[in-house]
Amino acid sequence: MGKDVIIACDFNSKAEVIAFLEKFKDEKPFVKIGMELFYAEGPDIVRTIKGMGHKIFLDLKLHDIPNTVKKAMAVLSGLDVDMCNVHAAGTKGMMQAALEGLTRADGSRPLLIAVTQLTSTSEEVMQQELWIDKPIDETVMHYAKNTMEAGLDGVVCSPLEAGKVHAVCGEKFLTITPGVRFADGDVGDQKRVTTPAKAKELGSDYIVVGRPITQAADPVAAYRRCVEEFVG
Ligand SMILES: O=C(O)c1cc(=O)[nH]c(=O)n1[C@@H]1O[C@H](COP(=O)(O)O)[C@@H](O)[C@H]1O
Repeated sequence: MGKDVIIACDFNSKAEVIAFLEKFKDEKPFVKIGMELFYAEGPDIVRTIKGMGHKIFLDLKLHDIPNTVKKAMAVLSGLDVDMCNVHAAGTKGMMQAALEGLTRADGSRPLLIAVTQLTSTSEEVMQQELWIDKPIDETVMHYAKNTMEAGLDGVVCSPLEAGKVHAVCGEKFLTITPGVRFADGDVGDQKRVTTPAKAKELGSDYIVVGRPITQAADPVAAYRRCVEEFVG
């Protein structure tokens, strides 16, 4: 898979997400299904969107004891998604268990990535509230190294950290980066943000973009603007 824009389809019903995706006549965007849509509609929504020809990042951010995560991943491995994720804070043991659970009998599996520090978390909150007494960049790099050592394919981080993650973990280690806004757009609850063009410059492999596309007056035009800036 090459550089791509993943649309975070944070809707709470099948009707809404299908109506949204049907606006795209000339392209088949890579779709992220997150907790809101999955909890509302269940696994069938994954099959439906896959059946429409979209690649799928199933973003359920698993974080639990290794055995529970392994068994949950074994269930998700039957869904034919392209990418799914866990929290790196669950430990290397949990990430390895996730990988084992996700790997099918024939050895195939979706890409598995780990969230480092959520892009909605500022360094100040991480240090003062979560009691992680380090600079946020160092924390993200440390979690990325743990993720690589556990054998996963990459991390979710801010585009601002993508270049450093590649420097530490290598160019092939994937950086999937939410926290993307147009230069003239609202930041909302995100804290560690940048533009699609800057994300490209910093070396992100995939940008994840939700509201700047889903809430745009013309979502297809907003998607194309992301692709133009990020993929070129
Ligand atoms: O794992 C994620 O996808 C994720 C990790 C993270 O650190 N930050 C983050 O925003 N996300 C997701 O990326 C999407 C960003 O959406 P917007 O802020 O609307 O562009 C949401 O669906 C989040 O759940």
